[in-house]
Amino acid sequence: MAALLLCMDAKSGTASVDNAQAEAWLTQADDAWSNNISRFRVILAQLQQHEDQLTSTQRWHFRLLNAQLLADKGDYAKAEPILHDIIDHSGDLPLSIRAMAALIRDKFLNRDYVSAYALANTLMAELPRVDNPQARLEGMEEVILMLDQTPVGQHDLALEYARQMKALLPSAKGQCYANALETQSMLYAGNLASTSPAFQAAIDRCLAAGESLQADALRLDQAYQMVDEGHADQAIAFLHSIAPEIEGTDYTPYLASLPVTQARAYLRLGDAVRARKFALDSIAITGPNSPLWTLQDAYEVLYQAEKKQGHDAAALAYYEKYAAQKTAAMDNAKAIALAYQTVRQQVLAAKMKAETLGKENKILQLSQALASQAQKSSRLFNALLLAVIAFFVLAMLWLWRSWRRFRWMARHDGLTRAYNREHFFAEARRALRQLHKAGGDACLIVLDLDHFKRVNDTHGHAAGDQVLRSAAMIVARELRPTDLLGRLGGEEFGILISGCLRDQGLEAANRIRNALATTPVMLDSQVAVMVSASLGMACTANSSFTLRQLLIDADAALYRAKESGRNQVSIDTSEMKSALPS
Ligand SMILES: Nc1nc2c(ncn2[C@@H]2O[C@H](COP(=O)(O)OP(=O)(O)OP(=O)(O)O)[C@@H](O)[C@H]2O)c(=O)[nH]1
Repeated sequence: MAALLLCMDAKSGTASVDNAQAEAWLTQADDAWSNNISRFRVILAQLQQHEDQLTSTQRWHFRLLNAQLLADKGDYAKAEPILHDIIDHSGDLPLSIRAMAALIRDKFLNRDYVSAYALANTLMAELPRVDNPQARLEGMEEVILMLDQTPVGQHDLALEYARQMKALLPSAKGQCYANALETQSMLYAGNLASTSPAFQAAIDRCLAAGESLQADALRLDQAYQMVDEGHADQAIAFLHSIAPEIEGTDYTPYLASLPVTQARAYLRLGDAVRARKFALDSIAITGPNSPLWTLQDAYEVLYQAEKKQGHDAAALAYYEKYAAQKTAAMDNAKAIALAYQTVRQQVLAAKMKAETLGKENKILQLSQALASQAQKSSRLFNALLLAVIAFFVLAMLWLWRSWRRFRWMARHDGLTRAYNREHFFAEARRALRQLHKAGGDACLIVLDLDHFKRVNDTHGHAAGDQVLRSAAMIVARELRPTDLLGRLGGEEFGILISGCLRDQGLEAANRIRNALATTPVMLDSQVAVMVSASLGMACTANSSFTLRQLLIDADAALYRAKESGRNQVSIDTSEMKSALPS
């Protein structure tokens, strides 16, 4: 099928590859990487030939597979920069997650545990955003494996993640990995017997999914557990049956695990010779300085076997190697625990900082809201205060103006706007008192319109009112500001001319009379009415400063003016009276 999709490039003579084929190769490589490393290498070589025809994303994917291969071969120096480049620049989240998983594995194997845990933390934060099953699988697998190796009781968390993985990855491969990790987490937590059906179920799932490497890992774990449980002969038979399969994997950790587990089983059975042989086989596979746990087990078996055979010197030599491995393993465990706690503290500190910042931000927002509320309240209060002040000012103004209007109304005659009788008398009395004190003089005139009844009768009462108003205005025009004018009643007015003797008073009275007699009053009906008035005058020089006396004398003079034919001024001629002002 693949061959059908290939066609020859006319220029270069190499086969060209279409997009779908490249994608298919990349997917096949992803599958082969976990269970068929030689096939993985073949696919990678094919992709290498057509690298220039890959899309940008496919090229990043291809680079990831190359980095995984390099790391698998132990060439971390070349693998890590590629993985960092993918995380920083690919812009593809699933590929970044897979690169992170590969980096975690590398960092852990190279004992850079702090970086491994820090990366795992980032990966777990990003993982919920990823749907890609391969990225989920590789990401979760690394995190779970790491938690299982964390010597501070993280097996429960690993188990929880493995169970989440089962729900998230329904594919056969996903189920194989999730069940394998679940089984291993239970085993490392000490909660799984070698005879548990879960073991066999997990192995069967991986075999069905074609994931033989995972199945082999589970089988080796199962055999190791059998030995621990005291079923050494059973373990030997089981390991014997799976040996060809394990040896076919060409995978060092498994190749070393098989003989060391056999060695432990034979030692249990008391067969020191076979135990020694298998232990040495395991060391030969890994080399004497391997970081694998198998080395510690192998030296322990050798020490026990030599001791059993009475080879004390050899036993001591192996014991020293075993002790060195054990110390290294313990140091390693301590380093892992320390790294785990360090990253945990860093994560907690970052979280607390974020929370503190969040709280500070909230407090700031609250205080800002409070300040703006206070500002609003203060603005509202000020506006309210201003409104209250404005209301009071307007109310005071209105009251003052009302008071002034009422006062004016109380003192004036509404028709003629001259003083009313009471106020005229009060003002006249006050003026007379002052003049008397100051040694001044005054004349009081009583003015009465002539035949006013006729005006009313001829032109109507309203016209009479109009004539009254006009007459008052004509009189007022002839007076000084210090003089007083009041309506005494009907068509009769009182006038007090201050600071004058009889002659000046007479002059003023005649001027008034003349003005009235010569000024026509225009009615609304456009009819001009001529009115005249008779004036009686009395002065302080003769009548004293007593208002009552002045009024009597002026009235008497008025009477005479009327009697003498009206439209004239009559003056009081009586003898000087000596009464005080009242
Ligand atoms: N239109 C009007 N008429 C008024 C008012 N007060 C008094 N009168 C009238 O003024 C007239 C006064 O008439 P009289 O007392 O007989 O005096 P007279 O007609 O002026 O005649 P002599 O004073 O003798 O010249 C009456 O008809 C009153 O009704 C007023 O406020 N308006």
